[in-house]
Amino acid sequence: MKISIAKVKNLSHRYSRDWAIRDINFEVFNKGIMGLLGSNGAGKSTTMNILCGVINQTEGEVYIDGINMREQPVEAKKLIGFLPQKAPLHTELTVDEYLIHCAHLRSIPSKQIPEALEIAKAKCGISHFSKRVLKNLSGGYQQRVGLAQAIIHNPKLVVLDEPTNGLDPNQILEVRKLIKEIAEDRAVILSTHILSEVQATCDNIVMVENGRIVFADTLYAFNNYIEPNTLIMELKELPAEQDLLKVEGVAGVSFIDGSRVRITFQGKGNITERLIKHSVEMGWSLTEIYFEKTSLDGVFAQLSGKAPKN
Ligand SMILES: Nc1ncnc2c1ncn2[C@@H]1O[C@H](COP(=O)(O)OP(=O)(O)OP(=O)(O)O)[C@@H](O)[C@H]1O
Repeated sequence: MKISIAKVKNLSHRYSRDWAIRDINFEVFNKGIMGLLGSNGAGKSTTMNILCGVINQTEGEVYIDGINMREQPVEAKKLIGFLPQKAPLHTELTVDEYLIHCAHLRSIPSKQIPEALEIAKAKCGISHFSKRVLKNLSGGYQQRVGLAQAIIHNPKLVVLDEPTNGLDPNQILEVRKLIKEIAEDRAVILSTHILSEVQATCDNIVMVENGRIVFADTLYAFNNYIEPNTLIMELKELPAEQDLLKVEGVAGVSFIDGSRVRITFQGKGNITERLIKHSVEMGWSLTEIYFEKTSLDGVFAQLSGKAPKN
């Protein structure tokens, strides 16, 4: 059953004169990963910081499991685990010392700390590093410790700001896998400007640009947001450009190699049907025809208003 864990209503914030975010609305449910996507300066950190009660918004409301963050910040914050862009690690401490310190900060009763510690360490795959000093851990393992501190109090919502920033490719894969595991039994909000991160981890996307939401839906919808306007035909023998241009809707032709041609078309209609019919009539021996999907980068560029004008 879908249970609402976080609700952001008409959220706006200005630091001094200019609005950093304006009229942001979204809802997060009890399981899975919501990606907060946007380019640098779009307003992601501002939104996350308000959501976690780090700063107070200028306008609007945040509810965590029905609790108003502005009115009952202590109660609301108990339900959230937060890993900011720069993990708040005390690098002179061992993993155990640091996590015990975090458990105290989270007001976990002393008797329950050993169990909470073991669960968080096991989940994050760091049990074997309990006595290791944090500064002697790799970036990937330091980030695991950062994740362990975010879940030590078993929060309903975990908020992660650019969690794979600065990690090497292998560490990125491992941390993403871990985030997915964490999201199996709680809600995760992950902020990023990296499209592949969203593609690899998120179920839903809220995209902000210039402080406003420009897209909010599933990853599937995001990938299919823009209708294709190109298709590829594969033929045994390539026809002449002018013969292809005769087909209604064909706006451009570019040959890829000895057997493939990219067709740019206008209007929706049944362009493939027309091209297939024409191929049969002309005896072109068409072997394959398929639409080209707009790449995720293309969707991102269009949504953030940076698409090159044709
Ligand atoms: N403390 C601050 N004082 C004044 N302006 C700020 C402050 N923090 C952020 N801003 C401005 O608010 C806007 C949104 O910034 P924010 O950090 O929320 O974006 P972001 O999407 O998280 O970007 P990044 O990925 O670079 O952190 C930007 O124009 C930024 O310059």
